[in-house]
Amino acid sequence: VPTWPAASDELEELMFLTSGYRSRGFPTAITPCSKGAGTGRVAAAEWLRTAFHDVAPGSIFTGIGGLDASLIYELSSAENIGPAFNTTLQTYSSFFSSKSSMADIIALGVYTSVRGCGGPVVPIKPGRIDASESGPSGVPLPQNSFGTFQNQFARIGFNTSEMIAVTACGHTIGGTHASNFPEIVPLNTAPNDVIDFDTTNVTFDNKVITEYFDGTTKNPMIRGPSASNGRNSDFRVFNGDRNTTMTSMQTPAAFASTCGTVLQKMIEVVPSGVTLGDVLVPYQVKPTALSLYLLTASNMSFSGEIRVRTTTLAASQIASVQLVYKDTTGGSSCGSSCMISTAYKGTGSGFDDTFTYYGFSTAIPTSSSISSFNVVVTLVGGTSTTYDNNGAGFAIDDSILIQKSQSCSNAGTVTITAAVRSSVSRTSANLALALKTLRSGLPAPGLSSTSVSMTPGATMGSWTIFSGSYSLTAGQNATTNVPLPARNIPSSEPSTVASATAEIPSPRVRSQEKQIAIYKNTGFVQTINPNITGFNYLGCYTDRQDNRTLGGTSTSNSSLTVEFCATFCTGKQFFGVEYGSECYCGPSLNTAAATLRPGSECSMSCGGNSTEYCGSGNRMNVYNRTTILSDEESGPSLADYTYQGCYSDSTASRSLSSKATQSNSLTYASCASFCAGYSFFGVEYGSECYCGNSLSTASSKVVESDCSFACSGDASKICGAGSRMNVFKTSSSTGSSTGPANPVISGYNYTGCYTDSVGTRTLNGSYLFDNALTIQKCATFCNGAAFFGAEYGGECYCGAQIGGNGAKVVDSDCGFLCSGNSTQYCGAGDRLTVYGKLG
Ligand code: HEM
Repeated sequence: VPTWPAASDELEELMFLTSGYRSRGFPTAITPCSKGAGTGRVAAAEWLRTAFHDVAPGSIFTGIGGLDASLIYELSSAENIGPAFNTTLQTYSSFFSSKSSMADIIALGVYTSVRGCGGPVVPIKPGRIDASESGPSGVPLPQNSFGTFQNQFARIGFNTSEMIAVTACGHTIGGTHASNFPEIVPLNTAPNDVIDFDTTNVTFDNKVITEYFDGTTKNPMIRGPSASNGRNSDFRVFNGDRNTTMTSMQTPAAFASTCGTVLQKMIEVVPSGVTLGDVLVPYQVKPTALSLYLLTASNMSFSGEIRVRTTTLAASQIASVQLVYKDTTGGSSCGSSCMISTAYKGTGSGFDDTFTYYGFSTAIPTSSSISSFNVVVTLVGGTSTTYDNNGAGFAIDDSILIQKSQSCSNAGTVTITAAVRSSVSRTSANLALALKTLRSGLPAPGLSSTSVSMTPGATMGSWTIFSGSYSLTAGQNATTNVPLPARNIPSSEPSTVASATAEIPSPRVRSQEKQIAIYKNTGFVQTINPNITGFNYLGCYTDRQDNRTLGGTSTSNSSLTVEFCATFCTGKQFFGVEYGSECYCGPSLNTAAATLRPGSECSMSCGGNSTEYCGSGNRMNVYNRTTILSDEESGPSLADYTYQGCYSDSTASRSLSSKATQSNSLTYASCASFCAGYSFFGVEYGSECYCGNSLSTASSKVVESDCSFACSGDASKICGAGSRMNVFKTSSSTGSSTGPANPVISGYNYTGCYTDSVGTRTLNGSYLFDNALTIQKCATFCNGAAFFGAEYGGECYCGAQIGGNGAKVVDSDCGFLCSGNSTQYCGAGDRLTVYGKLG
């Protein structure tokens, strides 16, 4: 529990007081999570992306950059395209003051946007310092190569797995906007010109991963035009370690905990020289709105509120909250009047906490005055707890008092009247002002400070009254002036502070306790997951007997060791040890079987070495090679076929377009038999099978490691990936010529394959959806229309002309078979097989 006051007190309030009484309203612009500054915009996503763009160009090697708000000066850079950053920084500006840096607020924006959209707590350590100029450039761009991404993330201290995780965690809310990235989302092709990363774009959840694995993803940086123009960065990143990281964080719990960790790491990348404090936690008891000033020479007013954290302790259980204070010398000369009682004021809350406020207002004789107080909370049952601020008491400095009723900010002039103890100074005092000044062309104001000498006046008892004024110049805002910290001014208090010359007490900083762990050598040898040269230990994964996590060769050996299994799996990407005696190899982790579990579930020691872990029942310790094998022994091969390689594919233009199917038990052989009669077959996304007599010219051969998904029916083999296909060609025949066709319909000619779009239909007359569609059926339904066309296997459209944005494309684009007749073509996604009336 922190000691009050702390330099982070303002940030603590912005973080934990988000609604109800004394809410600071920081999340207003992102509540609810779907809120945005315009159609198709999600402010919470913009906040999260803003933090990434501020951090990304930083370097832990040079110590320059990181989360330092240098983004304020970098908005004209092409790396920071779009209005999101400007809007976000402007929103943050009203919370910015000398009491919390913009950089801390950007970090807080990560906590608030993630938690506000239902994600995990991202812990916040305060203490970032704002840059005063732009920093280096180097935000990852979608067209960068995988190797470049690795370098860019290594620069901020992220390894490959952390890079994959943090990108998945970022890309679970929001989406890609056509106005910013038209090569990824072409203009006028998506509702509101945005395509979301997953189906729950305003929920911070694991859908970005589950949809990636089950093939339903619409993420435009995985599928769509980006797959052909190299901007499918999410695909390259997610798949960069053969899906190991994506697999390990696919459950809701693993996603939340991994994201909490990597996002915390992201916001803790700071320039060298910046030391962050401890993770912010709410005070159990915190004084608020304290005010102490002279009423007369003999009496002073003391008022304020005590905030009690009532998250676990209900307010109804509290009978009373009292202050017990000490006099100016630290003694108890005030006697029984040292006790101040309070009354309920209101209740506020944060995402995970509630707070109840108790107010007081009393008069104290100046003769005894006050130096500190403790807070006593008494429960309904009679037990009471004293909160003494970690032994320090809540310290009040009575040497400088702001005379409330004679201090104001009016018509651009700040006037402060302060009572300064005559023992401190009778002749001079300075008014220290922190000013927030607008800066033209920049989204956030700057801070400056000024000092005004105050005029001494009358004395009141032991105090001398000083007064000073400052007139704000253009661009400076009276209501947004901010204080320098002083002892008697809790940092969340009035917007101006007087200070006696040469006596500006610095803010108290919590002592940083270091914990020293002491290990005793007891002679006990611990069981471990050993380091195996050339491998990384991945973790404890579930396994299934009917569908193995590692589906390649395996062996069982009662004297198994981890080293033995590593050698046994030579030439394989992964190996895993299970049940003390079983060893499995594989080219990839089978996502249908593998889920990361706590290490404690892999608790059996190896038959051949009791100091090593070897999984347990249906639990496997999995190891991955530090390098990706490009040409595995278990690589694609099938009798009578010649393996062609890993090829790119896209939904818009299929590499093999004659016939397709999807199966949860896909193997090379099952796809080959489905494609019997065709020259080529290709397996994709673990469970998709495509056939054709030629490979589309839009498809190109890519690096073998791009194909990385285990086949749904044989986890020992690779079956493509998102937009990636392992292609095979028959070695025996040249394929049959009796594939599907565009049938002859009397009175009509086959006109061609045309583009279509949901918003603007190429044939805009009546339409029919039929899961047993044939070309004849569509012709009959359109009942003599000038044109009819079939799309997506089961959709039929009629029209008087070819309109909308319909453009003729290659016939092979219309590769879907009709839902009611697999020898006929019925368009494809956004592709229409069109027939026109004769004559
Ligand atoms: C290889 C790394 C990355 C690349 C190439 C990349 C690229 C992109 C691109 C092109 C967009 C679309 C922006 C728009 O159209 O407005 C985007 C959006 C987004 N990115 Fe990333 N990003 C990467 C990593 C990250 C990381 C690490 C985070 C945060 C943890 C993140 C958070 C976001 C968010 C929240 C959005 C949605 C913004 C919105 O809806 O307005 N990105 N990213």
